[in-house]
Amino acid sequence: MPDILIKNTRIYYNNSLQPAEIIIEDGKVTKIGKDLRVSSSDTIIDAGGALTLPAGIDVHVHFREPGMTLKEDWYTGSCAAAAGGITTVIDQPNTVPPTTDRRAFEQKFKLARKKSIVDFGINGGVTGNIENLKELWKLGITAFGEIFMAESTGGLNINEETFEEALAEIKRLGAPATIHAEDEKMRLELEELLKGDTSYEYHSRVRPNACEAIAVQRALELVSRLKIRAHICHISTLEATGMVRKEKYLARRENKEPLFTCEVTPHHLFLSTRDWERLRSFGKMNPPLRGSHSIKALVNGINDGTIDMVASDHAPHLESEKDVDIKVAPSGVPGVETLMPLMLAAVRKNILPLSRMILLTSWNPAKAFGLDRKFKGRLDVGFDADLIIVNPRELRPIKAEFLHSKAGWTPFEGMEGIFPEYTLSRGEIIWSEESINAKPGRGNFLEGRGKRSEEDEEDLDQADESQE
Ligand SMILES: NC(=O)N[C@@H](CC(=O)O)C(=O)O
Ligand SMILES: [Zn+2]
Ligand SMILES: [Zn+2]
Repeated sequence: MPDILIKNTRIYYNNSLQPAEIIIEDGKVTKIGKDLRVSSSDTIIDAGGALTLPAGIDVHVHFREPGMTLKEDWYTGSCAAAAGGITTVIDQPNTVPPTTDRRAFEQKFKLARKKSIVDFGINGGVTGNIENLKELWKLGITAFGEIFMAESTGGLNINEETFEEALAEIKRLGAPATIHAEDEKMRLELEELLKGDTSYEYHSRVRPNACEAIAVQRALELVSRLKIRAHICHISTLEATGMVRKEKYLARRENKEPLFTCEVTPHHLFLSTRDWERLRSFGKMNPPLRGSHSIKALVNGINDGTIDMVASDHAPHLESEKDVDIKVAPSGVPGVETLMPLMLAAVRKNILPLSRMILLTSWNPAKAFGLDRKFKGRLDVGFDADLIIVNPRELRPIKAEFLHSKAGWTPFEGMEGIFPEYTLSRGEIIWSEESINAKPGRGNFLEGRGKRSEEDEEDLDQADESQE
């Protein structure tokens, strides 16, 4: 007996939108077809002609727990994800304590396991902790990073030497590295030069396009020299997009798959330096708001395959923390709940085709972080039924009062989004009729490729020994 039948829906399948019915059993999509015969089923969802799409995978969130639960915790963060159509998140390591050793990992893992309503991965932090990286990888972190090349929330930035050492160790482990690419030296020099600048735009000037470009170039050089799997977080400039495009093109010309991927955030796609006046210190994030040329380049980048995925960099801070002088305010904006709505609205406005939007928010992030092997990221038979049902005509203004993050505000206030009517995670309806319907702790941990059973472990140790 099927658990769920979704009928009267349209899906994007075999390169076109088509009417379909979907059967879900034991959390997986088991049939896609027309006029599927079911004798009985637990639940029938009549989508009323709305679209069923893969739910989003957000590979860059800061859920702030442990240590900063006034800003967010695993329950509120994951509810925000679910309500926004995201059923898998990867959490970043700049919590308190930072996720840089076994203890900190286990502490975060237990909290997430107990509270998250969506599936999750946990990234491992990279500071001076080179000796801990192997252990973190084996505990099942998804990737290393974001590795901070420059100062950002949490102060986990490392110098160039440590960065190289860390990448060398990550290469030995065969793990992916994710990189926050901004140049710390340039930032520090500009901070000194622009001391007298008290405007909000200061924050865009102290981390200009070149500040990102220098770091992205350096990271890409190291990645190609070391031949490691890498991912550049939140690229935001014309320059970085150009470099990524060039490197990927050159790799493909030699018939090689590029070794790296990159992401863009909705705030870099849909906000700009023109928003400083409206947002004031609420517009402060790293990398900062950019000008219109960069935004055009990013839009081209999501359309032509240069940019692999959209991730929110959900970085909640409280209104009281943000509503202060630009130099004092913490960097970061919430965004996990508005990612899918903004991208769906962008499709509606012909900024990108639906087919690209689906790749950018589900299949590409799944592939890049090995979640395809967990049957995530596609609406297809055999895959987890991580799905959203959306009515593409239902544009509505984004309002903080309806969002679930503890942040309590959004930089996208008043902008249009298309919100999901239903969110299903492994076949469970966790969001419908504007409300969350899921138990804390239902979210699964999606362990990374480094996690091994104890038996494998012994085999490996023996192999290590025989090599010595
Ligand atoms: N993006 C931000 O401005 N802040 C992030 C950290 C980060 O991604 O740099 C945060 O954790 O607050
Ligand atoms: Zn970052
Ligand atoms: Zn981040």
